[in-house]
Amino acid sequence: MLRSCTAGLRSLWALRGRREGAPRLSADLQPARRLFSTEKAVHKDWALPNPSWSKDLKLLFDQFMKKCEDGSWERLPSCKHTCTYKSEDFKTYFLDPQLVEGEGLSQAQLFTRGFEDGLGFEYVIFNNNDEKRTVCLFQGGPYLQGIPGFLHGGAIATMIDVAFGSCAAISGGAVMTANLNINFKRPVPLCSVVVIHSQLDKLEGRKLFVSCNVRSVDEKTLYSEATGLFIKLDPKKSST
Ligand SMILES: CCCCCCCCCCCCCC(=O)SCCNC(=O)CCNC(=O)[C@H](O)C(C)(C)COP(=O)(O)OP(=O)(O)OC[C@H]1O[C@@H](n2cnc3c(N)ncnc32)[C@H](O)[C@@H]1OP(=O)(O)O
Repeated sequence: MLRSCTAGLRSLWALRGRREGAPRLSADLQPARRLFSTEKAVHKDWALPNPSWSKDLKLLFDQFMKKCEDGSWERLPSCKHTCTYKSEDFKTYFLDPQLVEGEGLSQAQLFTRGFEDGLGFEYVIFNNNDEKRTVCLFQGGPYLQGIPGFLHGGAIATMIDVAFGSCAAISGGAVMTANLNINFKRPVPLCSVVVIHSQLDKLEGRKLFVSCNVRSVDEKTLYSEATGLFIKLDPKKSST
């Protein structure tokens, strides 16, 4: 367990290090690193404030950036285009080349980053490695409406999946969602900010068990609770 946690963390450090000029990773850690990075070009980091961010979101962002100063927390960068589908490494998981080299995939981008500023998913994720938990600050824009005035449940599920995915990938490297269970307790007002607190509860072989709660900024409202199971991909198996 310790080895896989360290590998996952080092994959994140590697991305940060690449920006800051730190040494390159050893070959055995390259695959996990690539899932979080772009191989050929350095793309914009979307997990940073833009003019659409509300006062609440900016305030929370600043508070967490402050927590990053002593190294206990770190902000996870987020790119729109990953090399995931084109990387040689991912082919070890998806053995059918057509699935990773199809023409449509040249336009592939991360679902949650495919909206204009402020219209869809605005979020940033912070990681506390010692405590094996992440905090996702999320502002859901007007294009994510479900019931009038409120966020679509699928948008909340998506954001929970991303928060869980990041939490699990830090410890597990290349992981996929196997199971997601969500209890929606209160509707989330459109354009409000919510905080998703995720936790890695257990690592059992290739299985990573995670849980989270989604709360209002003042923490008084519990919007949702969820649990998830992520499976660390086995390079010896095809996922397709
Ligand atoms: C993700 C990293 C990205 C980094 C960027 C981060 C930001 C973006 C984040 C975005 C995030 C977005 C993320 C996404 O959108 S991921 C997209 C949505 N997820 C999928 O499409 C996954 C589809 N499923 C699969 O491909 C396979 O089933 C996987 C790979 C998951 C496992 O198939 P594999 O052949 O490898 O494993 P196995 O079958 O031998 O099972 C192994 C063990 O696990 C247990 N098990 C399996 N399933 C379940 C289940 N449902 N409940 C309970 N247990 C389950 C199983 O019993 C066994 O246990 P045991 O017998 O050993 O005890």
